[in-house]
Formats: sequence, C-alpha cells, structure tokens
Amino acid sequence: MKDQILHLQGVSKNYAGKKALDQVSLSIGKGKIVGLLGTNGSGKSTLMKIAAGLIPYEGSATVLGKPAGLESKAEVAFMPDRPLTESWMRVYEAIRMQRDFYPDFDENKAGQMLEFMNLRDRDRVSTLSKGMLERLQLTLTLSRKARLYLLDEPIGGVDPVARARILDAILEFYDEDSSIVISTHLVREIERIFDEVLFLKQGKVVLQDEVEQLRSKHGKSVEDLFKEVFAE
Ligand SMILES: Nc1ncnc2c1ncn2[C@@H]1O[C@H](COP(=O)(O)OP(=O)(O)OP(=O)(O)O)[C@@H](O)[C@H]1O
Repeated sequence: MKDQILHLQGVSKNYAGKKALDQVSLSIGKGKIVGLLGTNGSGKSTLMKIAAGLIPYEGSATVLGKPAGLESKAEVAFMPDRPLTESWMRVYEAIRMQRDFYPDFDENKAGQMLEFMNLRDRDRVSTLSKGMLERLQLTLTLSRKARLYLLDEPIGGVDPVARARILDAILEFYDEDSSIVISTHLVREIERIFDEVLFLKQGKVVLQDEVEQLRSKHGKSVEDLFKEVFAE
C-alpha cells in the first residue's frame, strides 16, 4: 500500500522458548504518531527491535517495502530505552559521534533541538539529570532524516516539566513525511500527541485505532480504555 511505512504480517518472536510476540500483524501509515501501549513484558521493546532491523523474527516485517533487517536499517532511527551516549562525552561530542555514524544526520536540526531542549554543547553527559539525558537522546534520534522513528519509553522516569518539553519537541521537530512509534505505559501523560494507538497484550495486538475514533466510539480517554483492556 502506498504511504505505508511499517507493515507486519504474522510476526512472532521466541526467546529461548518464551513467546514475546505472537502472530502480530499491523500497519503504520505515513505522517502518524503512534502510541505502542502495553504493560511490562507485553512485547513493546521486542516489536521495536524487530522494526529497527536489530533482531531476527518469524513472519514478514517491512519498512517502506524492504524486509526489516540490514536493508531497511537506513530508513529507521531507533531510540532504545538505554542511552546512545557514553558518560565521558560532552553534548557536542555525542552530536559529532552521531553525525559521523549516520550520513542522514542533520546538524542544523540538532542545533535547533539542543536550543529548544535547553541543552548546552559543553555539558557533560555524566552530569545531566535523567530528564536532560532523555532530551539529548531524543535530539540524537530525531535529528536523523529517517522515515520511521522508534522511541522506546522516551519519558520513563522523567518529571512532568521535562516530560512536557520532550512531548513538545516531538511535535515541533517531527517531519510529516515520516512516522513515529512511541512505546510507553505512561498513557495519560502522553496520549495528547498520539494520532493512533496500538495495544499490545502478552505479545498480541488487541487493538489498533485512531485516537479520535476511539474517543468517539467509546466516549473514553485512551487511558481509561487502557485500564479496561489491561485490568487484571
Ligand atoms: N533477550 C531476551 N531474552 C529472553 N527473554 C526476553 C528477552 N527480551 C525480552 N524477553 C522477554 O520477552 C517478553 C517481552 O519483553 P519486552 O522487553 O519486549 O516487553 P516490554 O513490553 O518492552 O516490557 P517493558 O515495558 O517492561 O520494557 C518478556 O517476557 C521478557 O521477559
């Protein structure tokens, strides 16, 4: 399908006999910010690593029609839930490293993002607060000119002020020619920026819909639906 960025058909993943993803099928179109929502262990990180082309899987996964793996990697910018930086670096060194590593890295955009994030070039990564470190990771990821951005828990453990800044930065610097998938279990804090949501439960997709549709169909916030679907 035209304008389709990510497509999964019957994707499964086993870790030493443990099923992390079970026959997952989904599509993500161009220009969408998609929330990948699920409780701990539901398979969110595994799905992201597959879409990023980092781990093997069963089934079919494509990014812009290319099989997820070596071929598709250049289209995808992945922000893992662990820092991309080393603690000895200063901010400008982290930016240079990313620039040297990725030909699609846009230094101008990185400069604008650093300013928006109130990060200083000479700050040492080891002295950044958790919120500031997340801002730097996001800057490194969104400054690449990719078609699919995968952000694994970008606001995990971050205070409300930093969180708001991070979400504003995503909206401000996001290019509508691409799509962003954001995994989180902090649904209430982040649902305002989602166009669509995907609920992942025990390795299966149990719901994918546009947020507007969900709200009008069910008369509920995404968070309330999330609580209902994941009630134990
Ligand atoms: N490298 C691994 N080896 C073995 N099992 C793994 C590995 N990575 C993930 N798992 C298991 O696969 C399942 C899905 O894990 P995954 O990290 O994808 O979930 P998640 O939704 O991202 O969780 P969280 O919100 O806690 O980060 C879990 O049961 C986890 O224990």
